[in-house]
Amino acid sequence: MFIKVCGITTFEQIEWAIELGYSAVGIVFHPKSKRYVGYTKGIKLADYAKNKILTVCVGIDFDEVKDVYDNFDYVQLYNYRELDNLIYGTADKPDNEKFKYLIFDRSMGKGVFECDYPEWVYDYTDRLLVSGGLTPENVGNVFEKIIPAGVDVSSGVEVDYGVKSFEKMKLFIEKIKQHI
Ligand SMILES: O=C(O)c1ccccc1N[C@@H]1O[C@H](COP(=O)(O)O)[C@@H](O)[C@H]1O
Repeated sequence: MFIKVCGITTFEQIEWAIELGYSAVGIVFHPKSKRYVGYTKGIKLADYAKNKILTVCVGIDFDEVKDVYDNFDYVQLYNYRELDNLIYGTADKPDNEKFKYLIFDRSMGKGVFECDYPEWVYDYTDRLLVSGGLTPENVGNVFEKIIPAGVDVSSGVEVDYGVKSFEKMKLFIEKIKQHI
């Protein structure tokens, strides 16, 4: 299972993700996000993680990541752009099928959890990432409804915006392992 922790802001958090067995770390380049790190720091974080854990740059529009996306394994966008390594974020049925992963996200970093999935989502389970308000406490509920290719968490393992908790990250991945 592909397990991504998003909104990473420090080298230490990358180390935690590696130690705990996460698949990927996400770094946010949407300038209005409270987890925005800026280009210089974002590239340093990506370089640090390179070849140790997969990296994802996150923006709403391609413009937000165009100067950095070459440094990352995947590009997560909410406005579609044709890219070989696209993780396409949407809450609506996609009208384009060319993406590596589809991330079903009604939250975009706001911690909104709703554990009901429209019928069309089940057509994409082999490349579906579920996200939106996931926490160690509620992630088990997801697997009662759907078995996706992966999950993505951000605010549910934080103590403040961009400040991840090792303990919460640990609990989150332990809960997932009980279900897969
Ligand atoms: O985290 C953000 O601030 C953000 C900003 C803009 C687009 C996406 C963002 N985050 C992504 O949203 C999911 C869900 O977040 P949460 O778990 O509900 O806090 C997160 O995993 C990021 O991929």
